[in-house]
Formats: sequence, C-alpha cells, structure tokens
Amino acid sequence: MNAALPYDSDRLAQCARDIIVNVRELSARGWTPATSSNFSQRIDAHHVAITVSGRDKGKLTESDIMVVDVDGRPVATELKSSAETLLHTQLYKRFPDIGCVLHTHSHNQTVASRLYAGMGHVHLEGYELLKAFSGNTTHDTEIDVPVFANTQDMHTLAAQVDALLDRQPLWGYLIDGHGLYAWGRDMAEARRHLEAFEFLLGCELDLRRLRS
Ligand SMILES: CSCCC(=O)C(=O)COP(=O)(O)O
Ligand SMILES: [Zn+2]
Repeated sequence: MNAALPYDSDRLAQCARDIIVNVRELSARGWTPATSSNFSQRIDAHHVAITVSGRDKGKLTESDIMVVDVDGRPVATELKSSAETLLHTQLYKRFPDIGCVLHTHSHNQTVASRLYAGMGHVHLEGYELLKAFSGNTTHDTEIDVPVFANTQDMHTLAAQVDALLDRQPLWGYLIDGHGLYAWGRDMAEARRHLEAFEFLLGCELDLRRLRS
C-alpha cells in the first residue's frame, strides 16, 4: 500500500495481473488484432485499472495498465488511457456493482456488426447458451444485442449507450465495423458474457451462410 496514492496499489497490482492473464488468453484466440481492444477492472468506487492506449494487448505487462477515475481522467500518471476510456467509465459510474469491462475486435464480432448494423441489433433466440447471461435462467428467452454506429466521438457513443441503458438491461453491445463491449460484476462474469456473445454471434453468422 502506497499512502501517497488515492487508491490501493496492491489492488491495482491484483487488477493488472488479472487483466494480463485473461487478455493473453483472449488475444491468443485472435480477438485483439493489431493493438485493438481495451480492458478494465474496478479498483474501488472511484478508480479503475485500464489498458494504456495503443499497446499490443497480446503482450501486456504491468506497465501497460494505468489508473483513471470514473470520469475517465488519468490518476497519478502521465500515461494516456485507452481512446475508448469513456465507454468503460460510464458503466462503472452508472452501475456500482460492475467490476470489469472487456472490449474485443474478433472476426465474428466485426462481421456481425457490419451485417446487422442496418437492423440496429442482432436477435438471439433459442440457444441454450443464452443462460450464460446473468439473470437468464432458461434457454427459452431472447435478447437483442444492440449495434451502434461507429464514431471517434466517445461522448456521442457513450450518450447513446446511456440512453439505451435507461430503457433495457444489457450485458454488452456491438459497434458497427468495430467490435464488442461486454461487462460483468467481476472478470469471470464479464468473460463468460464476452465468450457467450462471441459464440452466439458465430452461430448466427454460420446459420445465415447455410440458409442463403
Ligand atoms: C488499432 S485499433 C483502433 C482503436 C480501437 O478500436 C481499440 O480498441 C484500441 O484502442 P486503444 O486506445 O484502447 O488502444
Ligand atoms: Zn476498439
């Protein structure tokens, strides 16, 4: 514990280790090509550990993880946080029980976002794996994964996400031609949601190919 810092440095080290181990696995699956993707974990009510912008996510070390506050401002560092920091911090700020946000650029996520952007969502129904999303107790359910237009203006995108969250509970969304955001109360839940989205989007893409 470093008393000069406004957060618990042991907790930051724990978050960094957790992010590094998990992101290496996601990267090995090809979900973080060309320095894309970003990852974060909550440190406490006011602070978030998040990846530094532009780093190779498959080769993260502790120096690639920094701290921002829940408004996305860097804390006790000159490093530049992810260009998409606001999409992480808006979730931590809004939902005190959210502990982890994962953003990847897998092939399936990107292709699905392009195919379904016109519709505004990907409809998922009839899959046993829908039970992987917290709150779902049966396969006999359906969810619409929203697809937002891509933009470099994170304030605009964050406002659109916020407006949708006012209307419905969500565990993730797609951005057109870009990738997927998924989150959870901790790393394990966020990963389960991310993996479920990835698997189900892959199924939808295969079904579309086979039916055409
Ligand atoms: C080269 S990927 C373009 C930016 C992006 O979408 C991304 O996920 C990575 O940005 P970051 O600033 O977090 O490295
Ligand atoms: Zn991205």
